[in-house]
Amino acid sequence: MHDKIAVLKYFLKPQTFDEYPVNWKDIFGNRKKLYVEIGFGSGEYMAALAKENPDINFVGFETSLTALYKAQINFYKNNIKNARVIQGDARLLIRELFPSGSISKLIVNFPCPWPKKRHKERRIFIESFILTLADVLRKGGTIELATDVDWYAQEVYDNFSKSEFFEAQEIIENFNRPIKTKYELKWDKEGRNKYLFIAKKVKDYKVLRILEGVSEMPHKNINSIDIDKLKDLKDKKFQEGNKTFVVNNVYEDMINDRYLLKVVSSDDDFIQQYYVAIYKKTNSWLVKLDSVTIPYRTPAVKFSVYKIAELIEEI
Ligand SMILES: C[S@@+](CC[C@H](N)C(=O)[O-])C[C@H]1O[C@@H](n2cnc3c(N)ncnc32)[C@H](O)[C@@H]1O
Repeated sequence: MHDKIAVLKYFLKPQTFDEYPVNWKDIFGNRKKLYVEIGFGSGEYMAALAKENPDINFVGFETSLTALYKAQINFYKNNIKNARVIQGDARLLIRELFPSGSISKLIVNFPCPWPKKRHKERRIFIESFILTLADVLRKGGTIELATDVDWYAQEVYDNFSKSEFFEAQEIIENFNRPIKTKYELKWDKEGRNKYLFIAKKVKDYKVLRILEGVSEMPHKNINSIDIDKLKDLKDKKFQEGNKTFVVNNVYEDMINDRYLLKVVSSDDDFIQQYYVAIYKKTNSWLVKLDSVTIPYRTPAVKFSVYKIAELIEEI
């Protein structure tokens, strides 16, 4: 039931460029078109493009914090105002943070191809992400992949060719773009082959998103807690539909009269790690998300807070 309510709430929310899930107009201060880069590394490609194209806004995704740091220094030094960076797995965040039809171009330069079969799911252009792109790209919008790995270019070409939502263009070998990335310069020096693949979105698709915007922090007041039940939560796993969470550890903070639970939750493939705090109040206990960690308040995160409160309450 909870699941259905969450999903319904999402669909009832207005989904225009200005509103849910992220107000890009307010972030950039204008409504210019959006280009997104995944895995920008040091950010020199995005910085050069952003500088050359002041009429376009750029959003870059990286898993590496160092990469974010370097890119932001680059933007600052070059007075670049039309680029922003976000840390995290782009495949999930792009689905959650962009409304339908809001991205004009997606750029991926020299991603790791994850050659081992057991790492296949780490590749960028997996089936679920191609469906996300069929939602978030505007019709006529493009994806652009540059790679030095021939079989990977072919695999991505095949994946997009199979999709009814995209028109795949022939792979261009040893392309020459005016701006080169750090990896590209390295591979050029070594004389490696390079491949450029472009696909155009031709048909809309609607993916299911799991975030619900900036909703209230989940919390619950309970009269008293059972310490044994609380300590017993360590290493326990809970599941309800596609929401799962595990309590990795239970810490006692005697100075602040509270307990902290380290939790890992997942909504399908969206995994987050955070703390749930249990505070002693004058006549009760408060179970809430700890403010040091700020997970997206997904159904699984809410489920973890309410379930923990239910399980530790002394009856
Ligand atoms: C091989 S480097 C290429 C860097 C840069 N594009 C270049 O051409 O010089 C790939 C980058 O992608 C980032 N990356 C890999 N998977 C990612 C994902 N799912 N979301 C965001 N960034 C990712 C890595 O952290 C790494 O910095």
